[in-house]
Amino acid sequence: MTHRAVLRPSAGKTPATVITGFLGAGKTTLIRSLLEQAGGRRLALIINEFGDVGIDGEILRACGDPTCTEDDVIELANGCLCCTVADDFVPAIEKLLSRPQPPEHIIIETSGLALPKPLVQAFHWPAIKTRVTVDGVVAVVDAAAAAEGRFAPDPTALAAQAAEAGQLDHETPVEEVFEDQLLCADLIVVNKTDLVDAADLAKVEDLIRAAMAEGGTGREAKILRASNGKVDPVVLLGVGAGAEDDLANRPSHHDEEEGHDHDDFTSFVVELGPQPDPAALAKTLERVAAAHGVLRLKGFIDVPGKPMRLLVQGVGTRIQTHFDRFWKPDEPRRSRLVVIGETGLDRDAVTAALG
Ligand SMILES: Nc1nc2c(ncn2[C@@H]2O[C@H](COP(=O)(O)OP(=O)(O)OP(=O)(O)O)[C@@H](O)[C@H]2O)c(=O)[nH]1
Repeated sequence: MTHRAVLRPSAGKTPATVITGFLGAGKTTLIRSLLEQAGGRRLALIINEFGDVGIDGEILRACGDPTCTEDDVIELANGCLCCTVADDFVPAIEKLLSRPQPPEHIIIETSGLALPKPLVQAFHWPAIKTRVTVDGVVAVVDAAAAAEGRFAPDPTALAAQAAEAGQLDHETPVEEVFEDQLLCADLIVVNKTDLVDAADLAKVEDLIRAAMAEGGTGREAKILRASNGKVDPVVLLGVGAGAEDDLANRPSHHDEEEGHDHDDFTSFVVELGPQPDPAALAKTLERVAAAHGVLRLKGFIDVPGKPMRLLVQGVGTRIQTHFDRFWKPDEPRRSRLVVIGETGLDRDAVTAALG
């Protein structure tokens, strides 16, 4: 008797995982943890950031992980992936696939402000359609920020309102992006569980389920909990969704618009000069972020007398700093921070307050 193998549509295709999640949720941290647990599997990364200076690629390269060489990280700086599909994204995928040792899995980190659905749609482009499949879309959620009501006015009220009315009045730009990312996801990683108690964690998971129900995905959210992005790579990279063929179940605000604009958010770079006192700098950043509603701050700082550069990470008003690697001999010791906020963020005032 002959046995004929049944080929699934995704058979033979390189799997890709799209990692989405709002600014500062922990996407880069999660990818770094994945790299540490890669176990020899060849992973390649495509990173897209909002803002002119790529920080995430720098952070990942600085991790010193042997599975993550310069060639394995492709940065598509500044811009909305879905608007630059032909020019940037598809060629980046083709370049990876044509390498002598092509990756076994491609991981794509979207910017924290990206709507992921148009990116998943891009996998229908003829040049890559037959060669790559979206194994899964993973949305990372900052549990602390969600519990504080940063993505919906009040999580409990939101859940009750959604259950009763099935509809909600919309919606700030931040809420819109957050919801879009959830609605496209196969897997939701509730990250930063170390920063919340059990009651807040339950509240956040209710909020996620309510947003999914209200958005009309018709799918159950698969929710995992994590701290510092630590998730079993087998689960994360083995979803098997073929998401590009399941777009109808992933409603998006992008569907409602003719194209979409990028006017809701803004970003700029502030040059600070050397900073002798990291603790004082962190206090200043916290104050400025609170006063001006800064959503995200990140960059590297020159601390005179220190051989290493200081990585600064701000998510809302939560500021973290640590020395991440030695300055290279030929590298200018600059202090630069990328600042991201909603449109209207007062660039001059923020620059003056930090400068
Ligand atoms: N306490 C705590 N901090 C975390 C956790 N995960 C990430 N962080 C911190 O949160 C900050 C942002 O993390 P990133 O991984 O850079 O977030 P991101 O989603 O890649 O950020 P963008 O690319 O700017 O949108 C960093 O300071 C991380 O160290 C966590 O589980 N717990």
